[in-house]
Amino acid sequence: MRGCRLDWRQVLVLGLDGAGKSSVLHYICSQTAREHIAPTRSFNSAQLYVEGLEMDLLEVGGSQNLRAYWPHYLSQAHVLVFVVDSVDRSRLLTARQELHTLLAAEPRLPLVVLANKQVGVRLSARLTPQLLLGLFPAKLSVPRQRELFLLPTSATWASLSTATSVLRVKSLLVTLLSQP
Ligand SMILES: Nc1nc2c(ncn2[C@@H]2O[C@H](COP(=O)(O)OP(=O)(O)OP(=O)(O)O)[C@@H](O)[C@H]2O)c(=O)[nH]1
Ligand SMILES: [Mg+2]
Repeated sequence: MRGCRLDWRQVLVLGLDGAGKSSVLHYICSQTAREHIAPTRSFNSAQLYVEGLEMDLLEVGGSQNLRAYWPHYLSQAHVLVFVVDSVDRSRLLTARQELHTLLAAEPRLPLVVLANKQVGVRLSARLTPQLLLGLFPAKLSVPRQRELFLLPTSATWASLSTATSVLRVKSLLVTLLSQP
């Protein structure tokens, strides 16, 4: 039975439609970029076996009709990965609202925000702090008990920076999930 396995961990991957959840998941699991990927109509799950952990990465699609289901998956998750399209400023407010609804429901769940669709180091240096402020303005601060990480990623370019960014996500997940 799944729930009895000590080394089983679930990573819940959420974010607005088109943010890049499936692309990041694909890269983490296969170490290859995939340029064309279909929108997730319901779920998308992948398993990773790393350092004695069985990691279940579960994406729930981000289109508006699926977002109502997101909160149902929080209680069994060990980490929430929230993917944001860093260049889509027009939907940052929507992403923030959806994220904070989730955070209010689970105040202690560790959170990894992926600032996705980054292109190169210079851009990420400029975009990432802006994104952080956009998602967590002063009036919506993060509770002290929550672990929060923000990582820049790109998932569709077969480049060293893409591979490195995704590898960092994988290592962080392993570190977080290895904690007792
Ligand atoms: N330029 C660029 N495009 C990306 C990146 N990641 C994803 N994309 C593109 O963005 C589009 C959406 O990517 P998906 O991975 O399907 O997004 P998703 O979050 O899974 O979307 P839903 O399944 O609809 O919720 C695709 O055309 C991807 O090729 C990235 O890092 N850079
Ligand atoms: Mg998807």
